[in-house]
Amino acid sequence: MVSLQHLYFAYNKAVPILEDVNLSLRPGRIYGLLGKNGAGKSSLMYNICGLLFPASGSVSVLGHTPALRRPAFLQQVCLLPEDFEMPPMRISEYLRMYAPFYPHFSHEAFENYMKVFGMPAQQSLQALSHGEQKKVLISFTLATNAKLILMDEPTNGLDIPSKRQFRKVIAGGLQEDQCIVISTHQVKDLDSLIDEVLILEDRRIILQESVSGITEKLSFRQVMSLEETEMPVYSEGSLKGYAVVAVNRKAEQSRMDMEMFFNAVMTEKEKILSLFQR
Ligand SMILES: Nc1ncnc2c1ncn2[C@@H]1O[C@H](COP(=O)(O)OP(=O)(O)OP(=O)(O)O)[C@@H](O)[C@H]1O
Repeated sequence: MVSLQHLYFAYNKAVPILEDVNLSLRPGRIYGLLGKNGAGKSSLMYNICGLLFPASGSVSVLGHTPALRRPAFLQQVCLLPEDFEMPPMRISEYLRMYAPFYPHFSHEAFENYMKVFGMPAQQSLQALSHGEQKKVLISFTLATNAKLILMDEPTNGLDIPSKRQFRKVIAGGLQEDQCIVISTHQVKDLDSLIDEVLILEDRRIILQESVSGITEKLSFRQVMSLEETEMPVYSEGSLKGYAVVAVNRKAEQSRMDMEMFFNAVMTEKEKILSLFQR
């Protein structure tokens, strides 16, 4: 569905942002794009949807070159940006104006998502708080039924109940021919949703791995003492002892803690990446 080969991107030639990025994304999956502030997550997403253009390398999305921004491409891709400003109009007018860009837009699904968020469907956008506007945009983005949905920090600005509602709408919203990429720092909000993790660091994707592939190689445990753990790779002290990421030598089953995993990769990059080299 998405194939990036040797992608280079810079806002200013002297400061490369993405260098030799290679990536392949499949339908039916939810990808979590993780990286530190300024790693280039938004820039990568904007290259994928054709709002920014690579200096070199190729980007192919659903058989299209995004930079050409052909209507047949645009109607299959929807980006939820991190920052946005809503036009001064009612929700119904917004739908009348923007839904026709997406031939598979479902008004019924939009209303259902809005209901899950506890949002009234008839409102002036300007009368809503920023978090409420975001709920409208999330509902709109999912209701487009676009084949590729890119969400940049979707849970920023949402309160705690809304984050739960967000998980609910995403979990119920993905169809087999769709792919969702979610860029986030707030990994705790999303770790139950994500099928595959992408880590952007040092201007490239240093790791692409499914959650099941990660838990096959690593175990995530809570222990009282570090001596209880064989081959710990990374640990964090907690009130209940230690949260530990260890090499999974005994094929233990554990639930992945995405925040621990991200911190482990950032702190013990070489050790962890060596486990996933193919
Ligand atoms: N319009 C721009 N012009 C010049 N540099 C930019 C521009 N937008 C972003 N940058 C720079 O590109 C780098 C990557 O930014 P980007 O927003 O893609 O990172 P990010 O991983 O999404 O960051 P964050 O997690 O903080 O949102 C940063 O160093 C940023 O300062």
